[in-house]
Amino acid sequence: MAIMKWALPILVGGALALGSCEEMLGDQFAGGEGITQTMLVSADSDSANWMSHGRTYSEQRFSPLDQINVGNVGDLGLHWFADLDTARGQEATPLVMDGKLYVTTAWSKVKAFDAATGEPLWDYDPQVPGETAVKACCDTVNRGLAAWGDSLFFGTLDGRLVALDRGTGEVQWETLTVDQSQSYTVTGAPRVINGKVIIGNGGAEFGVRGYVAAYDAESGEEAWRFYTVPEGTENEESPEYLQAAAETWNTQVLVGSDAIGGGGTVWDSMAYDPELDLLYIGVGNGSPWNRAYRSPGVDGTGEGDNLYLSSIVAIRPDTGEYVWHYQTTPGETWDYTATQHIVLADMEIEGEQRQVLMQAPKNGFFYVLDRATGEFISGEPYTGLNWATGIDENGRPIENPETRIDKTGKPALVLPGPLGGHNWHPMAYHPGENLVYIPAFEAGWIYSPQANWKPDTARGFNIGMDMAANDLPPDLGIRRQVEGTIKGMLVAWDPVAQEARWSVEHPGPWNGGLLATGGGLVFQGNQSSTFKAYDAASGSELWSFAAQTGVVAPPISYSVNGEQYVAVLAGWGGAFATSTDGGLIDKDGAVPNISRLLVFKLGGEAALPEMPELAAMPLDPPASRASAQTIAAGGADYARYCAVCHGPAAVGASYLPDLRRSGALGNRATWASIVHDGVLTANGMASFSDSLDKEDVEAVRAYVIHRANEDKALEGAADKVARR
Ligand SMILES: O=C(O)c1cc(C(=O)O)c2c(n1)C(=O)C(=O)c1cc(C(=O)O)[nH]c1-2
Ligand SMILES: [Ca+2]
Repeated sequence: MAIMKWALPILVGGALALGSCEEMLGDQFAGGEGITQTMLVSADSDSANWMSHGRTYSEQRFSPLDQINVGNVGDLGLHWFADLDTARGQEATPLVMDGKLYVTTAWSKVKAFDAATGEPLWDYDPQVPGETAVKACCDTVNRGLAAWGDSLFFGTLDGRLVALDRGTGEVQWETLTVDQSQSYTVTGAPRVINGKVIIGNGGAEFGVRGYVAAYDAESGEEAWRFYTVPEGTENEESPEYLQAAAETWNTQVLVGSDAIGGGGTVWDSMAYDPELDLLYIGVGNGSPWNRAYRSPGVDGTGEGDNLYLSSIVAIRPDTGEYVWHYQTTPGETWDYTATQHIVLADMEIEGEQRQVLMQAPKNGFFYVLDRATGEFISGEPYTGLNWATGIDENGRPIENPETRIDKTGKPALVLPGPLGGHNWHPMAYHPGENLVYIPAFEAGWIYSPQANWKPDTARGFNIGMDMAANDLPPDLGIRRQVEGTIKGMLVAWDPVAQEARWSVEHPGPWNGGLLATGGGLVFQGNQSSTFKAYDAASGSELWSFAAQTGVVAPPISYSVNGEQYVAVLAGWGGAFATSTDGGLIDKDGAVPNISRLLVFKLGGEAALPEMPELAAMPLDPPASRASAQTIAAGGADYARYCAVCHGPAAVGASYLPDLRRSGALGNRATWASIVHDGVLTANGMASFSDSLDKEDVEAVRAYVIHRANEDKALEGAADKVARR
């Protein structure tokens, strides 16, 4: 096993290391006016700036800038960089306006820089309580900001929507968008349409009921709220779309004391068509995943499509009124969200000019829909999958019955797994090539229905699956075999032909979001700690930069005083990093997190500091003395309550504590003070006393000691294999 623990310097207080400095360059916006609806609608013609999450309302992530191009990208160099004061997943898209760059980081912090020189202007920390981390399925990430007038808006992990003065970083208003007694989190970027700030939330792994809401940009007052799943108490006075949804569920499960919220969280994607005046939202998975528990039929197995899970829904941004929906995965039971990036474009299909909406959701199919009506145009697999054999002419998947675990009650190895064939990492669309670039991957999972499952809304995942089913045995041969089935791809997808024009393979699955440019380039960072440029037409690699850290965030491009820049947040994290067996991540060498903002230009001459020394700590656990029964009980609780952050089978990932090496492992009282009493709450390790008593907590310790001893026996051999 490749068991390395990284000792990285974590900078506090916004400490910055800067590359070169240049003189402050002038304003791009005449008169310094604020962001208006006209500016956002015509954002495509304003190539200097990047004013909203996907650059334009169509979310194409295409920059028309061409100063950096196929011919000269070899001269691209680092111009400035800024070290960040957090070392968790960095997923945000920066915004650029007025020669200034604004970005969010892990823990929902915001920073402003001079976009040309890197001079820090202000920063803002919303002081998210550390224990909020226990409500986040997939790391303490934040994906970005929205701009309107002189304000910037962003969501905090603990569910607040904050308006800041763009010039000073001062808070203008702050409003709570969720019920904090439940496991809601906000990780996605807001969007602004006509003075309304629209934001969703996450938490479907825990048991929440999903919705998206709009707030007045001036006052912060809530304008409307659109729930994506029924409450279970619908009657003829309820909104029609929710009455229709209730028909597709066993709504008894949604009400009562043991009820859980059904899921359908809108935790990432949105897009807007100003001509049709339609806001498109991507809706997430069911809660619990296992439909047999979420919506049982008379025979106790899963029943019903469960609208609007795994759907794209079109709504009116002014009122939140429902217009149409398309469900990608009816009766979802595999965490197949349709929250993945939505891209709008116009193109000719079978001789007809179509206004389309495109998405590569987790379920592995690339969808082209008519965005005016929601009509299904086409759908083909962009990655390996086995849960369906295709999509019929009505746009309904043709399922493989063996993978319908809520019907069979039996475990099945399903592809894609819960992280999907594509996750939140944004795609990019190149209008000249008519190609969509997809950061895709292949990683299957064993979905094993949990017998006698009961929800626990206090702590831990509520998915109705046995989370230990994917634990890898302490056998290097098997580990390497499983590793061999996991890979990443950058796929250049032709949405008309519905096939790949080219693709590039990556060793790891969890790679960066994308940017396409008018210079004929596609930029992407990756799990292997590099940031690269490819020829948009052919996929040839043209440039590569050693980033010293895994890169998952999407790059942007902008210009200041006529000079083009490319910027990207670097820093490893997100769902694969926290929830996946560290042994599998190690396939490509353990991935460090050195969180930084990197900015490049032609001839840039800044250099990163030396790569820090990464210290390996050998495993040194106490002897395992507990009974097999105690270890098994501890293992079951570990899988449900601990594994998503500390790694399946206690094999820690790269940056959250690897419990096999914990200093508390040898001491019963210290262990209980952390896991039961919550002494490390402020660091993000909340108390589990509502779910686990002291005896349970001690059994978890016995399990981790047992696992550490098993892996110690492998250690010598593992080092050689994993460092290859
Ligand atoms: O169901 C949800 O509410 C929810 C929320 C989030 C999130 O907010 O980050 C993710 C997911 N699900 C999810 O399924 C998933 O794969 C995922 C990956 C990530 C990430 O940031 O790496 N977040 C999320
Ligand atoms: Ca989810």
